[in-house]
Amino acid sequence: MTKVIVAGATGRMGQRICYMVHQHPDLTLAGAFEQPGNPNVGKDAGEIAGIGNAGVTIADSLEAVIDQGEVIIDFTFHKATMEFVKIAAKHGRAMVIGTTGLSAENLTTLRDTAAEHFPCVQAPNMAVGVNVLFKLVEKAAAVLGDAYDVEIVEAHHRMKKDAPSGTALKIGEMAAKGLGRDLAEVGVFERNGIIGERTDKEIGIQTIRAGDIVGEHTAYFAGPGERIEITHRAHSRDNFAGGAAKAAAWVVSQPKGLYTMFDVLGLAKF
Ligand SMILES: NC(=O)c1ccc[n+]([C@@H]2O[C@H](COP(=O)([O-])OP(=O)(O)OC[C@H]3O[C@@H](n4cnc5c(N)ncnc54)[C@H](O)[C@@H]3O)[C@@H](O)[C@H]2O)c1
Ligand SMILES: O=C(O)C1=N[C@H](C(=O)O)CCC1
Repeated sequence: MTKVIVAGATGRMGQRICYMVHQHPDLTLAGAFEQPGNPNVGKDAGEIAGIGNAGVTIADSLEAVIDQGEVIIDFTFHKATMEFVKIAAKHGRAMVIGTTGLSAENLTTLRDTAAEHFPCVQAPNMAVGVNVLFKLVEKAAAVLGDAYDVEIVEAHHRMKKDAPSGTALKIGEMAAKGLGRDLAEVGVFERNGIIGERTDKEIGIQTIRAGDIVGEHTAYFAGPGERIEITHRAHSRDNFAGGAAKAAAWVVSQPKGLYTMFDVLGLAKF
């Protein structure tokens, strides 16, 4: 059994991850922590996640539980994540990182640190369906080419802190890859006022924040007289959490380095 430590164990994702780790035949929930001051510190992680007493007390730091597990699953906040990366490197622990909002600089640091110290799966979305959508978008963009405008719309709950979603950015990157463009050059993230006609090469990414929407993404390919829409809708957080558990079971036996869900799910070849 692989021993798992869950970061941010009482968050929206943290609770479902505790549940999915508990359900997984090859994983055991061995440690859990929250940020200092969280009212659930000192309580049992299983009780908070609704799976009954797991015998895992929620600590107030990663250092307090690092010796209890082999892999850390992190769905917290980008600044915290980069601190956990340093601690995981020091102790040689594997990581699964689902936290979004990591900057390009953060990702470079993560790649370099993982290459030297630990195996790590990092992905903005761990649902199987979304990772298939990434591949579909790349292929559709490559086949349709410049004649079809690419636009991406994402919708999430009102509590989400980062925008656009990490998933929408990745969809944009996959479309840009299929079209031989660079999202950093052609991404358009807001439109307001007299902005003039759309340019041929831009890729628009628009954000909706409302209510308790779990997560929806649509990639539009709009051409003359027709359009294709490729949509993913998450019905709950369990596909994300289940993907994270799958990644944790997979990553512990990998060589040091940075991996994605394409590696975990065997989608890299498609
Ligand atoms: N990759 C995916 O599949 C996927 C899916 C859903 C959400 N996410 C991402 O996961 C992250 C969390 O989302 P959420 O909806 O669960 O948020 P949330 O706010 O409900 O949960 C985050 C938890 O992390 C805790 N936390 C913050 N800083 C901490 C620290 N220093 N130490 C310990 N715990 C700390 C918070 O107290 C909170 O409980 C976001 O970045 C979100 O975009 C990714
Ligand atoms: O609820 C969130 O927050 C989500 N974040 C991820 C993102 O930013 O892409 C994945 C979907 C849910």
